[in-house]
Amino acid sequence: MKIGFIGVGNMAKSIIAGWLAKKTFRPEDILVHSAHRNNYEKYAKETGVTACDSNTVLAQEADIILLAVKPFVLASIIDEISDVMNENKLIISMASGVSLAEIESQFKDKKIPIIRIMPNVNVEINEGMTAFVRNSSVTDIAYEQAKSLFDSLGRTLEIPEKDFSIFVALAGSSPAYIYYFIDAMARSGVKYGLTKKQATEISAQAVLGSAQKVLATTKSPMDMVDDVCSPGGTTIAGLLAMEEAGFMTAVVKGIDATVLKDQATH
Ligand SMILES: NC(=O)C1=CN([C@@H]2O[C@H](COP(=O)(O)OP(=O)(O)OC[C@H]3O[C@@H](n4cnc5c(N)ncnc54)[C@H](O)[C@@H]3O)[C@@H](O)[C@H]2O)C=CC1
Ligand SMILES: O=C(O)[C@@H]1CCC=N1
Repeated sequence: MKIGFIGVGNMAKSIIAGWLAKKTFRPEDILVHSAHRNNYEKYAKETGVTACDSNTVLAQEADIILLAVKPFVLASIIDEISDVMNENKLIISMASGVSLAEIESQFKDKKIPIIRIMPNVNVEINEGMTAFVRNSSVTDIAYEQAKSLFDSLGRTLEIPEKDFSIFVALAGSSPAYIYYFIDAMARSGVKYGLTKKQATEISAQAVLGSAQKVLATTKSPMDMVDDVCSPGGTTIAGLLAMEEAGFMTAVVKGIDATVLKDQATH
């Protein structure tokens, strides 16, 4: 089976790295094409994946075509590849805010199997979180096969399409927010004399361990907060100061803005 990426930016490279690490595909069975020949040809040489001369050639040769371009170029790409598409090929779109119905309508009368996903960059280290939804032309077999490809990249979840905007906020975009939190912690460490490297390692390991503990327990995160806050201790002092600065409100406002932006793409 050959899988082709139209667009070889941050997200495509993260997915490809995850699959190459897990040997899900042989490098030569991964096809790539993007707007910048120098970039994708160099990338193909470095990784062993196959560079295609055009989006159309890629769509002709691949069984699964992953659309890994920014949402605003999706329509022109579908226009380009539509003639070589048929019901035996599968489209997977990761464009935020672009619905299955919008993609279907761009293929006009053709009944193309389409899966919409929302991955995150952590697929690169096989710790991703990817949402799935499909149109009615995708068979159960094709769907399970596509899902299993992403199972090798971390966790997957089938959700109704209406929930994609909140999923973007909580998983697609949130790595940026969590990196930002880690950086803020690390800067505080630097303020108190640690090197940035030390402080970043300490902060990132604290986030990693905390996330693993949340996933491993049935306790609510808030109960876990209480477990760390000793009466009259350091943690409650820090937590209350963070709340005074609007920690919870800042996070919720950030998620609201992400959801609104995703919805505005429709
Ligand atoms: N970056 C992220 O963390 C995530 C991104 N996404 C989605 O993935 C998609 C790609 O995002 P990024 O990889 O971050 O973007 P990017 O800007 O890093 O990459 C976009 C790629 O599209 C290529 N491209 C542009 N016009 C083209 C054309 N006409 N034909 C072929 N290739 C073309 C560019 O050359 C580039 O390789 C977006 O729709 C985004 O919403 C989804 C989840 C997470
Ligand atoms: O910022 C964006 O629009 C994309 C979608 C999710 C992560 N990056």
